[in-house]
Amino acid sequence: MAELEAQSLRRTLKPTRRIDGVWVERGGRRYVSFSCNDYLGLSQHPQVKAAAIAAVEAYGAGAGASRLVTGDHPLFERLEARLAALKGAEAACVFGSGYLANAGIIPTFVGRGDLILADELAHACIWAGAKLAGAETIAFRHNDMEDLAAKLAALRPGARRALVATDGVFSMDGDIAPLDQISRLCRAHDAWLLVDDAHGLGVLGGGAGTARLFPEAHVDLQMGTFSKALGGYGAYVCASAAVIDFIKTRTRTVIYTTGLPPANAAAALAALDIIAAEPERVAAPLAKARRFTAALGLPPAESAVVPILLGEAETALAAAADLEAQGLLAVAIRPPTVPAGTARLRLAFSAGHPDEAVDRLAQAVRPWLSQ
Ligand SMILES: Cc1ncc(COP(=O)(O)O)c(C=O)c1O
Repeated sequence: MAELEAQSLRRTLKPTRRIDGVWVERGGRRYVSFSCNDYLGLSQHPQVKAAAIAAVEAYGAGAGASRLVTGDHPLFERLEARLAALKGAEAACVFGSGYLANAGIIPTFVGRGDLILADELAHACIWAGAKLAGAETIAFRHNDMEDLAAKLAALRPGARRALVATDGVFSMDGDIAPLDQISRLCRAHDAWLLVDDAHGLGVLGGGAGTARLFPEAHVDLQMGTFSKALGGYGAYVCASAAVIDFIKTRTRTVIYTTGLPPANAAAALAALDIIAAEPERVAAPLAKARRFTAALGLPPAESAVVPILLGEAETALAAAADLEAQGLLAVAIRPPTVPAGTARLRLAFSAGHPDEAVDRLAQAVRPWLSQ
């Protein structure tokens, strides 16, 4: 711990009370938060809260057992049908969390003798799943199709099965994976494609997610979470009916873990209703992010996430402290969450951010751009 402290890499939990919308309270002070993934403000939406409360009243606080025992609430079936329809897939499987989903799905389909090629900036839980799978796991350079093509050409022939894994929207960088090109390469090399769209659902493609921007892309395993734009907790994967059957039969993070609390499923369904009914809300996070990037002359935001790269952890911490002093909460992201030398402020924009707060943030960030 002393070593980590000396490198500014010690982490501490700071109790933070989310009040309403984009406001949070920490250490007795109120802040506008640009650090929550609640892109549509749905964690606080009366309809979503009412759905969760009603489900607790009707069904209790927890699922009571694994889904394969007695924890398979009928609400999961409704939610799975809804997600499959949204994603244009035959079927879906709900999970306890995004981390559990990727940690479970990947080892279900690849193992020893197989190959996993993952974008170097893919989320930590993709790497966790790859480690558990025991397959040869190689990173390809971020969004670099030449590198992916070369690695597939060199390594695919020696592997039994192959899986390419990427985020749809990269959680710490906010950019988008070229799913059409990745999908084409996967097809050419007989590899499956897993896309983690935790940050795309509810924000891009009219709410359907990143894949909607690439109609030609074929994504075998469409994974995402309820924990960001949907404002709740839990996750899903959409795929063919046969693949989903196999997941429900074999995936350890479905079998050996308690089902998602029914209230989380009810909240996710209510959130999906709002996403379908309110296109202006869905469009707002990207519009706010672009207002911010335009104000600073940065390349236009591709998603609701905008990174301000600052280099060393100390600089990122100093920038976060400076913003905090101005009533703006923007957390410093440091290694190992991001590669060494790329510590940053990760800014997340929400439909609930008033334009005035976005403009104030831009002003506060401006002096740090030249760091
Ligand atoms: C891209 C991505 N995938 C997966 C997860 C994990 O999801 P969950 O929080 O539901 O475990 C996150 C963040 O939490 C994420 O950013």
